[in-house]
Amino acid sequence: MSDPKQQEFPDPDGSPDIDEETFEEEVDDGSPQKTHSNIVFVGHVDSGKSTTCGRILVDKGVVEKRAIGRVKQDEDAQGGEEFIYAQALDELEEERRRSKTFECGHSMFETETKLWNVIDAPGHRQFVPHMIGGTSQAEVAVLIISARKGEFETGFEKDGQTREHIVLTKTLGVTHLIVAINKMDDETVHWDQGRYTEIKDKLSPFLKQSGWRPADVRWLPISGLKGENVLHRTDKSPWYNGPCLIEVLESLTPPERMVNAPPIFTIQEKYKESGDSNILGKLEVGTIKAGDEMLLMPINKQVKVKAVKKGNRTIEMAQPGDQVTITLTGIDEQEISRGYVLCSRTNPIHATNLIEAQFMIMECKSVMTKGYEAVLHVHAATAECIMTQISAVLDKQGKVAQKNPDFVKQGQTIICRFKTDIPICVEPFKVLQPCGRFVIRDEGRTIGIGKIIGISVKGDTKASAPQPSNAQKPQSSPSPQPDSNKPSPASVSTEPPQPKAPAKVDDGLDDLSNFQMISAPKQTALPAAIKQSAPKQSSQQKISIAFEPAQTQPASTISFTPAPQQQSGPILNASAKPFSMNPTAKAFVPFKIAKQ
Ligand SMILES: Nc1nc2c(ncn2[C@@H]2O[C@H](COP(=O)(O)OP(=O)(O)OP(=O)(O)O)[C@@H](O)[C@H]2O)c(=O)[nH]1
Repeated sequence: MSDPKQQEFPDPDGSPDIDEETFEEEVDDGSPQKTHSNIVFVGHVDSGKSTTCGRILVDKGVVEKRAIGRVKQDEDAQGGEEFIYAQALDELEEERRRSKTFECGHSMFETETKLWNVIDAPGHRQFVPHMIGGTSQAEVAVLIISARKGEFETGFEKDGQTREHIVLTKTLGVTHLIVAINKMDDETVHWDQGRYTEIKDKLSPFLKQSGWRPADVRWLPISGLKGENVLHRTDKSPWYNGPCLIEVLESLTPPERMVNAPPIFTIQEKYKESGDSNILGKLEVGTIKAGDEMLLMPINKQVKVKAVKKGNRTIEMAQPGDQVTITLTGIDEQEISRGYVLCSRTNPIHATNLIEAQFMIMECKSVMTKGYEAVLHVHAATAECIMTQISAVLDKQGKVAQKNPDFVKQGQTIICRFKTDIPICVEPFKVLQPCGRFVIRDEGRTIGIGKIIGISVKGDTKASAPQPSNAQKPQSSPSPQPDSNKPSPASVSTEPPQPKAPAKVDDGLDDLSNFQMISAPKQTALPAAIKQSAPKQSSQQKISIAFEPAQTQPASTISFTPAPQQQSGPILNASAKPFSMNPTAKAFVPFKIAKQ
């Protein structure tokens, strides 16, 4: 049943006076065992992402009373209720900018057993790189689809963002997708079951094709604007008897968290405050606490953790999956870039310029040849890249169909190498999934998706001795300075719209004989979930590229076959001391926010 109260904008004076700090205190006091999950809202421009996010945050009382009041005052001038919720979110974003928190937009709300970190990803094509950064931090995605006549069609057509966002959610490690068919209240829709079914029927095959298993996708009709089927069920759709959005969220199983692995913290943003260097990002595996002595890669710089904060509150220890701010000593903020990784000194992540990959070409106007240049996105890092070698084309069964092809084209899955203009922190997908899956984009479009099967040891900064910390004397970094115009992990906010300059590679495409590729070592002790998803290597065996834990792993329509043994250098084994997961890694233990 719909709750009429939910359809009115909360009275500023009557609304619960809960700001973020109070909210977190309440979490601290009342529900210390809540699991932390990250949720991203994606979808075509104007589908209603901000409105739906805003509705949740307003109805949950997360938006500050002061912010609501200001928005409400503007209501008449701005055009009425429809602007309120999206503006409420904008207000939070302004708050975040002022308080120097996440660029992509992060807010929090809670359900009965979970604490949700909300990431509102921009829908416009121009901002897909931001969307990639935001989505790579999330385990759950809500795909907002507008049911309004014409809008669904525009978003799902070739130039709309719906297809790209579906592919990216799957590629970037999201484990649950909720498809919320929005604007069901619109006058062109009137909660019509036929329109809902039509959209579902059109989207379903593409979701499957993109690797989404029906079991991991939930569907529901909503009105983000009216709050119907968002926090409360509605009676407007008697043909839909399922749960509302919040109930769906509450029912999802959190992903397994690798607590005992060496820590890997991917950096989204950095800022300076009171002389301290702060980094914001996601702890992918392991734990981090104040006092930890760590390494910043790829610059190989020794740093020390001064404090760990979630929102504005200091916490004792960051757990896997946490979005946190870490204050570092021993480094100047200017030395840090987006896409860098904070990791263990004894078991650091690799940094390299050359990867070998299983790569699926999803969009390519004509043909692709050796020397193809594009932009590579891996976790929060971005680098210009050039395809230096194409060693095989695979057939639909995943077998090698052609060796050393002269060219490849759309729809093909290939084994190839990419060389980047700057070192990137990566690991083979089998070793560390969040740092082993990548997206290739070119001229504002997603060209393909891939997983890393080997990394080069040439240019691997892990091989050199760590640089001692020295905040007073910033040393030269292998990456461009943050202010540089060149794309760098920090400076790239969108891909260069203009024709790209030639990728800055330092040697010929064929001169790769001195590279040594590290593949996932046979003896690497993988956590159970990863082990299950890593079938035995055999040239005939099919490996699914569905980027998800093994328990949700069926044969997927997107699949790769292991690389044929054609690497130009020897494949190194465990003696190369690559990053490895702790075999005793176990499930996530809910954290408790420390009291200040
Ligand atoms: N009728 C109706 N209109 C809605 C609903 N949700 C959003 N809208 C309207 O759709 C328009 C776009 O909403 P936004 O929330 O700004 O869309 P968005 O997806 O965040 O847009 P971008 O961030 O630009 O991609 C606004 O005019 C909203 O009022 C809904 O459930 N019903």
